[in-house]
Amino acid sequence: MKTIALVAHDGKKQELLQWVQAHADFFVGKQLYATGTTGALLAESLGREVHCLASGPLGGDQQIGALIAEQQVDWLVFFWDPLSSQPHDPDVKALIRLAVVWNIPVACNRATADFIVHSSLLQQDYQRSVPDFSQHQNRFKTAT
Ligand SMILES: O=C(CO)COP(=O)(O)O
Repeated sequence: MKTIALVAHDGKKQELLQWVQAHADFFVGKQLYATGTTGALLAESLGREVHCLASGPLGGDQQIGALIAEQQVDWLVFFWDPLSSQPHDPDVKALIRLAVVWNIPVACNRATADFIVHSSLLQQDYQRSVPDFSQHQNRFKTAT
């Protein structure tokens, strides 16, 4: 889980910023992509580089979708707002669709995002505790 795309609608931006702050350690060493306004807020809040694409209504969701299709994104965190309509709703739907097509984890709320962070940390601990974990993985891949 090295490259993460983060997106939030206006009504969810504060929630995303708080969530990212709460997990700031997890994001160390990760490459972050975001739609324009979300990315600018994240960069300021975290004090680190975030690859900012266009703002969502101007094509940012589609740019992130393209990165997913190019297999450049490991995880999409998309706090979309279920209580307000978006002028670019087809783009929003297309982004979520591509994340499903390419089978990457998608977190649309804080509970799911927390769950994925914890799962990822547990996996890292497990990999560290089993020295030849990568050999096990390779054996598993060969067998399936
Ligand atoms: O609209 C968005 C996602 O659909 C988010 O775009 P911004 O991050 O530019 O506000």
